[in-house]
Amino acid sequence: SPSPLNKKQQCPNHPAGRLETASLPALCPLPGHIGILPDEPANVVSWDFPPKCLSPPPLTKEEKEALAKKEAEELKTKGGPEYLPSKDTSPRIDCLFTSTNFRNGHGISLIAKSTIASNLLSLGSMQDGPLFSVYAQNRELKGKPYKIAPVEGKGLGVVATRKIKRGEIIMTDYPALLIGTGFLANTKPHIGRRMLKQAIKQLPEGTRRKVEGLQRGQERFEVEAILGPNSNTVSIGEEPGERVHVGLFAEAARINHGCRPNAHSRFSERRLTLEIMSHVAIEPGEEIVMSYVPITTPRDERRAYLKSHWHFTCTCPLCQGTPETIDESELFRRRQKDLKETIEDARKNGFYQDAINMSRDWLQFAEWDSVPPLEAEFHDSLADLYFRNEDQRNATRYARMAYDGWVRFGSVDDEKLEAAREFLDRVERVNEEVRERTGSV
Ligand SMILES: C[S@@+](CC[C@H](N)C(=O)[O-])C[C@H]1O[C@@H](n2cnc3c(N)ncnc32)[C@H](O)[C@@H]1O
Repeated sequence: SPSPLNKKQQCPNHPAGRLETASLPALCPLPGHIGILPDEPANVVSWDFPPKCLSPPPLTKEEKEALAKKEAEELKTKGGPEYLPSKDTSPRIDCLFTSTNFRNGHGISLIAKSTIASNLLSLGSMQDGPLFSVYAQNRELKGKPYKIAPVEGKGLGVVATRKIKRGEIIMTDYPALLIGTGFLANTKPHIGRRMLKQAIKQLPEGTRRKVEGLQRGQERFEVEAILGPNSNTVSIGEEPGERVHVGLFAEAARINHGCRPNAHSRFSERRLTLEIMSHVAIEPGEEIVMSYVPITTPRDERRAYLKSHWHFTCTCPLCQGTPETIDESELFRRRQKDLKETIEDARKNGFYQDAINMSRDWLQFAEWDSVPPLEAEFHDSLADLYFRNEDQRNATRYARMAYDGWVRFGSVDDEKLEAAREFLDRVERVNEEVRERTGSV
């Protein structure tokens, strides 16, 4: 088949392509990535089981009478043999949808309001996205940098098999199950369980086995034993009250908690992908851990939360560290928390230089505590502060670093990259105006 990079479809000069990717005829590889471009048509993703919906609650006598009246009324005005009056009086119907071809056969089962299901399709979140194949193939060539193996005191865990650089994407995972919290809250447990079991049953075999393999406890109901200790919450959809969903990511679910994490996750709503990235360099043989609790939560609170919500006593190296190590980390985190709040206040009140100085202090504490942020995110925020402070030189410098950082990061979701590109364009436009005004070169 013809290469998508024929003469007419040359990639623009910019290494990452212009950002209006939708209008690009073909995909341009990002620098540093082996550019194997997909030349087959995009994977067409759809829901491929008839949706199973919960029957709405039976109508009350009054509702039935009102409906009969309305139908009689409608028949009178619009009547005719083909006319079928609308019977849609139900307040909420959750349906089960499954797509077995989602992400090259990974599959997904969704239990949610049907509007969510149609929006996911129409917004293109189910499709692989322009960067998916390039990154997926690059990752395949490089191989996974981890294995799933037993870890003392924690069951299974994820262990690095090679050196992982800071800011590398270690794992990409997709939801095997996505369940609206509205469904979980409003459905009788036995009906909910039946629907969840069906959702798992409809998944492609490989993913179904992975999901079933997550059950460790002896709980009476297997779906609870699978979902309870293994799911995350993610936000999808437009309706404010319906955005929170429970997502089960069967590979990422093997990542244990660490109070001093070396990795964190980022969920892309528009690509329905969870990316796990390192924020420090990781050595082969080291366990990959994420914090299940916001990082600045004080130690006692953190341990109590893990006990009450996750039902385990944390055995991570920090929890087993010396009193001095523990005290030092507590101090660093308290300082980070205070600084973050003060930086936000300073930014809101226009004290940009103070916010810049404090951001640097904050970074220092985060680094001392071995939990530094993703570089590109930090550079984004500094670029914004310098720009507001009308320091064009530093704004340009950090905006470029942020943009380069997002390119290197190589997310399947180019939203941050687009934002960084737009910001850099804005900063450079101002530079241009200044040059024109002052006549400098
Ligand atoms: C999301 S799962 C992680 C994978 C799990 N270890 C396995 O074997 O599939 C969460 C469960 O792992 C165990 N776990 C995770 N982090 C732990 C830690 N820091 N200390 C002790 N147990 C931990 C707990 O049993 C927890 O409920």
